[in-house]
Amino acid sequence: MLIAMGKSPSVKTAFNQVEQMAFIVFEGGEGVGKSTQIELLFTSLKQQGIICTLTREPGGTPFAEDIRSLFKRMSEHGDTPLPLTELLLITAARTQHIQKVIKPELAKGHHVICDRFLDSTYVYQSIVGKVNKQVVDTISQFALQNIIPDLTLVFISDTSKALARIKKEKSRKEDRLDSFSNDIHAQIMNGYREVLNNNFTYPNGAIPKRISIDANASVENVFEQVKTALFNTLGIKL
Ligand SMILES: Nc1ncnc2c1ncn2[C@@H]1O[C@H](COP(=O)(O)OP(=O)(O)OP(=O)(O)O)[C@@H](O)[C@H]1O
Ligand SMILES: Cc1cn([C@H]2C[C@H](O)[C@@H](COP(=O)(O)O)O2)c(=O)[nH]c1=O
Repeated sequence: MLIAMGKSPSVKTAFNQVEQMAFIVFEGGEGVGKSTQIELLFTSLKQQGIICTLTREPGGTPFAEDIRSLFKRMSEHGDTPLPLTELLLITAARTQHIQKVIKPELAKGHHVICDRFLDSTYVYQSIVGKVNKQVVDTISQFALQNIIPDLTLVFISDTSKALARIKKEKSRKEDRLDSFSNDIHAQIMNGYREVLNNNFTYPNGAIPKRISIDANASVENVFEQVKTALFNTLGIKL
């Protein structure tokens, strides 16, 4: 993670190991298992005495969560947001989130684990929504202020498997994005493959460290992959 021109802060854990603070992002389409793995990771880090902050996009602050509700709400008037409108809403929420949560939490010496970040914008608004990547980058650079995740875990699974999982969730209330056609969900999954395979750059030209996770596997197997990625990339042993 790069905050402005500075280096990542470091801190001592409960076990007195000096650690670099990490900004870890989970990415992937609907139902691939991001939230499930984030919970497992949070619990595991806590057991090791490692402090971390869980957050999500869009959202993460009360105001940004209001934007999230607006963003995800089913349209009652048929006036669904255009991809450029979505980009502007997401970027407004991200500005609030970075300034009020991500930067301050990292500065306090906490790891930050975020459910979705800029790669979602590349996939949903640029690849699927057809907003030019340069437009995404130009607008996003003001919100990002050079923040880059230290590790982005990109969950890839069969679209049919992921959609079957969310259909099984009794408590899930379908939102605007869940209700996309199967074809759009497949485009989203392929969008993540494209971001991974083509090493999409961030607005400042840097390529963030991305690792592909086979999300078709069992919860336990996926968690093993997550732990391996954390160890190999950040030296965090769980
Ligand atoms: N590896 C897995 N195998 C089978 N079921 C899983 C697996 N991981 C998660 N699930 C189940 O799939 C459903 C979706 O998982 P989860 O909410 O973690 O996905 P998500 O990627 O966060 O979805 P969204 O982005 O739509 O919120 C849940 O019911 C969860 O219990
Ligand atoms: C960050 C971000 C998100 N989205 C979309 C992707 C999802 O459909 C929703 C978030 O819902 P979830 O239950 O938290 O997965 O928002 C987007 O279109 N663009 C973005 O940049």
